[in-house]
Amino acid sequence: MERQIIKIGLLGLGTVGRGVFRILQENRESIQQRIGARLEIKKILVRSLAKDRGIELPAGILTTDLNEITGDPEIKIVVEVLGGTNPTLDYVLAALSNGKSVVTANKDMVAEYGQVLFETAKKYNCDLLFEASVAGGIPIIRTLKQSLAGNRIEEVFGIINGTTNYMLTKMTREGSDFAQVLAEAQAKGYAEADPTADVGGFDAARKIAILASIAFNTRVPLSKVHTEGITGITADDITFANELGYVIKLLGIAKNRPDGIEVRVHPTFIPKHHPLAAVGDVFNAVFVRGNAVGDTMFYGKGAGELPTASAVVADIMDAARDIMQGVPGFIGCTCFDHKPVLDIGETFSKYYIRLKVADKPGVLASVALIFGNKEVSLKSVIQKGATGKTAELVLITHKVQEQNVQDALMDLKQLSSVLEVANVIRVEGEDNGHA
Ligand SMILES: NC(=O)C1=CN([C@@H]2O[C@H](COP(=O)(O)OP(=O)(O)OC[C@H]3O[C@@H](n4cnc5c(N)ncnc54)[C@H](OP(=O)(O)O)[C@@H]3O)[C@@H](O)[C@H]2O)C=CC1
Ligand SMILES: N[C@@H](CC=O)C(=O)O
Repeated sequence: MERQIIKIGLLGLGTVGRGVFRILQENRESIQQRIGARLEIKKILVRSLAKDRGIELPAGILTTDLNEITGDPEIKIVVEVLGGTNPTLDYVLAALSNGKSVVTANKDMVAEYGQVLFETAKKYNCDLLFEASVAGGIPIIRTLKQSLAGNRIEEVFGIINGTTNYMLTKMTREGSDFAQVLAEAQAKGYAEADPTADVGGFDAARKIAILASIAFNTRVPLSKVHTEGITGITADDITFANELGYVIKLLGIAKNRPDGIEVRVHPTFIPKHHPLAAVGDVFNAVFVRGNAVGDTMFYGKGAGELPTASAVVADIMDAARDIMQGVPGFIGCTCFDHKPVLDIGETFSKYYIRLKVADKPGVLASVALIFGNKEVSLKSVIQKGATGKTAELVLITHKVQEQNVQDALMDLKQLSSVLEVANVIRVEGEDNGHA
């Protein structure tokens, strides 16, 4: 029987593009059996035709001319794995307005321009699928949109950046140097083109904005995600965490509270016995709590060529099925609610606070008084490294509103005996394992 051929235009042949090409080649037979059509990459857009791609490519498949893809009526699906938003957004809008379904791995674009993208896809009856944009190979978007759709999702949180998890794992287990371990993550193809997005927490912020928007059915603007990266984490913090029974992870946390949405990304102390503590290297893990299903956890590789391409290829297959059945654009991505996003000052956590202080009598008492005045109660206090001139105070608070901690820190900075607030890191995961 003659099989239908669905032609694809691939935008980008870097880490993920190469993975998509390889999976479509290597798993051609099983993919064809599953969807009942043959998938064929007709053209690939790149910047340089001369670059060595490390894979065997059909002659003439590469192009630097977008129009050879968006203007080709034979191409039904455009797969965007270029990255960034400029010129990528224009390229994707051009593909959609030419009636092509789009599959993308681009969280920058989806988090920032989701609304215009979904409206355009709807207008032209096209699919816009983005499974690979969050947590690499973990099928979390489909899970939230379909498998858990009957729930009221209360909380989504987890490790959603592979690069920083790889780095923190190596820094913790092997004492590796920050710059060296970032270079390793780049060489493995985990990091963004500009790795500031990873270490600054912005990549995780984009991902948690996407997850929260889907989970809570409300559009969460990227600008409202409180974002802190891992650049301020020192070897001392890692050592203190270990001594106190914690590990440091970069978490994305989103909560659906009665008064609004809480959404934040920051380094976090989590207890060593917490399931997320064991998630190492490039692995990601996402917890979802629904009012019907209860607690669920999803685990897998969050970055890299084949894990990411696995998610892209699944989306391509879904788009192909929709094309064959004549229903592209049928399931959109609509946000019905308009809940406010809460300010970080309105969130609650426990805190690890490391202070450099003068090594003299009475300092601890005056520090404790300031915290007490702001209703911040201290769970533990350790004094370290006293030299006769300076010392370090390592404090863990009980759960308290962030604003109280910020107010106390402002007052502490006025004390002449407090030389520096060296670090403040939230502590999560001690209340029944939840963030
Ligand atoms: N790497 C990963 O693990 C993951 C990546 N992603 C996302 O996937 C996307 C791609 O990432 P990745 O594969 O790592 O990126 P790479 O930098 O490895 O590859 C980008 C590719 O796009 C091409 N390209 C970029 N800009 C243009 C342009 N203006 N015109 C034509 N071609 C262009 C490049 O061409 P040339 O080769 O000629 O320079 C290159 O082939 C990003 O959105 C990223 O955030 C998502 C999940 C995981
Ligand atoms: N740079 C990202 C790639 C996948 O999204 C990460 O490290 O998670």
